[in-house]
Amino acid sequence: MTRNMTITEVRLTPILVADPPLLNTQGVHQPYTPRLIVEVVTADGISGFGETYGDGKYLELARPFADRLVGRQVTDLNGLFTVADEVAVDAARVDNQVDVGGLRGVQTADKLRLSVVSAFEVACLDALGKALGLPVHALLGGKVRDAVEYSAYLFYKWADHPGGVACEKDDWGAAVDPAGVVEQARRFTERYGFTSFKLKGGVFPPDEEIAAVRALAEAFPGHPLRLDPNGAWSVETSLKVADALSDVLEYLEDPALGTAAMADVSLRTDVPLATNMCVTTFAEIKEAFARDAVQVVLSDHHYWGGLRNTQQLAAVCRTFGVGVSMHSNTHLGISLAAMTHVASTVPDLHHACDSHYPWQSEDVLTRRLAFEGGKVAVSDAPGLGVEVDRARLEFLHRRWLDDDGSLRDRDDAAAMRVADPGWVAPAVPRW
Ligand SMILES: O=C([O-])C(=O)C[C@H](O)[C@@H](O)C(=O)[O-]
Ligand SMILES: [Mg+2]
Repeated sequence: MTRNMTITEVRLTPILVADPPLLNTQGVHQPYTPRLIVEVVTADGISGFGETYGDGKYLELARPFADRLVGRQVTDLNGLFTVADEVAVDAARVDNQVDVGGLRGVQTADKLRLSVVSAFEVACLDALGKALGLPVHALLGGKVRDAVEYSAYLFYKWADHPGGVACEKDDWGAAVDPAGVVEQARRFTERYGFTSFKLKGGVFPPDEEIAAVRALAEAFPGHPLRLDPNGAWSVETSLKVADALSDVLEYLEDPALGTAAMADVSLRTDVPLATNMCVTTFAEIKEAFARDAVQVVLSDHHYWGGLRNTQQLAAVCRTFGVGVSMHSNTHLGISLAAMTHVASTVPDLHHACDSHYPWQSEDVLTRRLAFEGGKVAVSDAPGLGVEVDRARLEFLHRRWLDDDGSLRDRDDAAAMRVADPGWVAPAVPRW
């Protein structure tokens, strides 16, 4: 049977999804956060889906990129990078500074392009898999495990969004002290069976966060624990925290900002350091590895440029004896499926991956993905193995259309100003 895998249509659907009031060093999550859902349609009428960041700068790039894809083959994954290079990035969107709002490292034109390419790569793989009757993991060379382990992503959190803003109510309650963090962790284990825990730090003074991790260690003895203040600490503070928690930490994630500071910390502690901030592009690998600044890289297919680039990153890490795991930013089920497929193909995945998915009460799928025993089963169904609920997608898109623009770009500091009008995102190191 001959198939026609020519892309005949590309649909871009920006949406706003409910997000609880999760705290980080920049501020607090907005009540709704933007995502972009990408759909490629082939001449045979097969649809493939991907998702990525939905902020304006990604949308502006995704539109001309999508226009260039019509007439190309879904098999032409390498060509996606060539097409991306042809799309101009507005320099004002890329200031070569750390992307503070997104807490995901340096911002460059290439990284912005890769963050868009990744959604289309996933969509093409989904369409290709559906056309061939093969799961995405098979297109990536095949799974080496049947389920992928995730960690409980704990956040300091308010019970409600501040100031009576429109929002969806969540049932997690507040967590602003060690007891609240432990309670949240218990609920994560009850609901999803997670056995390792990551606490998003950089919110309270380090001693309070040390106390929270100690409380977790007491409540869950022997379980892997991580703390991630997103570079909020000085080298000396990082060392103090590493020393105080050295017996219970699986790793410390981005305690200090940048490769130089991380290398300084790494030199003076035996606690492994992980990052999703100082190694976020292939160009950043050489210096970081040469200086032994990090022992674990948290990959993220969104900004590394897709699932195949993630495999390449894993191969580089393996070559240099650096561990690999997976970073997450607020995402929906399409991305969780993509993360699970690629993670299932990575041989040396020794750390549970991060996922925000449990925090997202809304999705665009007909059936949510499930965590069992802290793991997501790797689907063997064609493509990603998920089905998009078009009515739901339309509903969340309507919310985006109805927004006056204030929520279309994630801005945790602006969301914090609703509660605290004088708030500015703290300079780093904060402590
Ligand atoms: O590991 C990380 O740094 C993240 O997950 C970054 C995110 O932006 C996180 O801080 C958040 O959702 O607030
Ligand atoms: Mg991190």
